[in-house]
Amino acid sequence: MNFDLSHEKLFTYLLILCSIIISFGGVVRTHKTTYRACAVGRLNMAAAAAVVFRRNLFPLKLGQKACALHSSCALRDADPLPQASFFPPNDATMLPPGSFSDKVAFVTGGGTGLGRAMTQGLSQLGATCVIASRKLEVLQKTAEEITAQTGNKVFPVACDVRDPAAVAQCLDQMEKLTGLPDVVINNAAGNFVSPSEKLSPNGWKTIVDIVLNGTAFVTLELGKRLIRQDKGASFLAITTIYAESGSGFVVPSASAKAGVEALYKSLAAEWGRYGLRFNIIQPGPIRTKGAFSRLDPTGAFEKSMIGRIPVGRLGTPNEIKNLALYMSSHYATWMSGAVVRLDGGEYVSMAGEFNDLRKVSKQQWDLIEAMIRQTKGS
Ligand SMILES: CC/C=C\C/C=C\C/C=C\C/C=C\C=C\C(=O)SCCNC(=O)CCNC(=O)[C@H](O)C(C)(C)COP(=O)(O)OP(=O)(O)OC[C@H]1O[C@@H](n2cnc3c(N)ncnc32)[C@H](O)[C@@H]1OP(=O)(O)O
Ligand SMILES: NC(=O)C1=CN([C@@H]2O[C@H](COP(=O)(O)OP(=O)(O)OC[C@H]3O[C@@H](n4cnc5c(N)ncnc54)[C@H](OP(=O)(O)O)[C@@H]3O)[C@@H](O)[C@H]2O)C=CC1
Repeated sequence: MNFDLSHEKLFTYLLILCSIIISFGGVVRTHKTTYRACAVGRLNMAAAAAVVFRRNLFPLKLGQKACALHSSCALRDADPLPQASFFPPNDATMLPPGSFSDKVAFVTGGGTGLGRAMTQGLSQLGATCVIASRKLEVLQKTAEEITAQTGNKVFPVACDVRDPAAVAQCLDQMEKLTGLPDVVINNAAGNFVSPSEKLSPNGWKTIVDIVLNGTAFVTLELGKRLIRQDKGASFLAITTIYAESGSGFVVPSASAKAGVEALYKSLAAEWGRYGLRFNIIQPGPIRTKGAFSRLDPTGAFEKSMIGRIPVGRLGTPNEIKNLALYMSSHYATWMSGAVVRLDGGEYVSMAGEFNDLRKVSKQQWDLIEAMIRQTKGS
């Protein structure tokens, strides 16, 4: 019998064995790295399997703790590249104090992640905010925390944007609380990575309903009400860099975000006459629990993702906040139909045919140049 067991395979089998032991609550030492089970019960096995998966793709640094897939563990934090020290994020709020005094802002998905950061910024600059999503408790907590910080009211309203009747009810509630908004940020979204051959019709529909239909229901209903009251407003949609290129493995999201961009560019053209502006931000990767738990649950891809970002690091929610505040403010009244990419250069870095030549060393370049110079004729 031929046992073709390379070191790599042996190591993998050893790790699988370790993961089984871990799943029964044990502690295992391999290569000086201590893996403790992140959880009890069934999650243990999943977490340990994720560690094995990740380790085989991108080896963990010695001593690094593994805690994939468990909510009590902090999200992994892959190191930025050296050049990131040239480009530190500036999280301070950029616009002058009072930039949104007497303004009302409506933010979907405002309880978490980027939506929360944008709401915090609007509130800090004087806006009264209404945040809407499905989970009222999450919204309430965020609203309380932000109001305590800024002294300005943040109203939580439960709303599933997939349901047009719920959207209308939510806007009725907002009208009673604050009146119609001056600033609208369509930020709510759903997403998960999946090979397209595994997508069910309902999987497809769920994402398209949240992202495209949800944005359309909110935007059209609010637009009609604003037009009736002859009130101007700024609309902003948060899409993604792959809305432009498309992307495998997130096909419903790519399709729906592209639809949102078409919707916003179209309405920018049609509804300017009513005092309504429509703009789009395409963020690159920013570590939020909502995104990373569904797009890179094992943590296997974060390092390679950072590797292709010329600025050498992920973005921060506050960087999106500052751009969103500017685009929604009275400093940007000439901006409509704009699509602004904020991604540390990731999009162009992935697009350029020759960009992988960044990996070529100085000595290799000398060799390559010599070879090219030696070539005569064609
Ligand atoms: C190489 C890349 C490396 C790293 C990437 C890392 C970082 C990010 C980089 C860039 C990010 C760019 C863009 C990001 C865009 C985003 O939108 S991120 C925000 C993500 N946030 C959320 O999704 C929050 C809200 N999400 C949810 O509530 C759920 O995840 C939801 C599934 C979207 C909706 O929940 P709901 O309860 O309504 O739905 P379910 O009943 O659970 O499911 C509905 C149908 O979908 C099927 N489904 C669900 N999950 C999966 C899955 N993982 N794979 C396949 N199918 C799935 C489910 O089975 C249901 O279908 P049915 O069984 O046929 O009924
Ligand atoms: N983080 C990233 O790297 C990137 C994010 N983006 C975009 O940024 C935006 C924010 O994402 P991020 O903060 O990372 O992720 P989050 O998961 O934190 O944000 C998504 C929000 O949408 C809300 N939501 C989901 N489904 C519905 C629904 N049916 N009705 C109402 N609200 C809903 C969620 O609240 P609840 O569960 O209470 O409903 C949640 O607050 C999204 O549009 C996303 O596509 C784009 C590119 C990169």
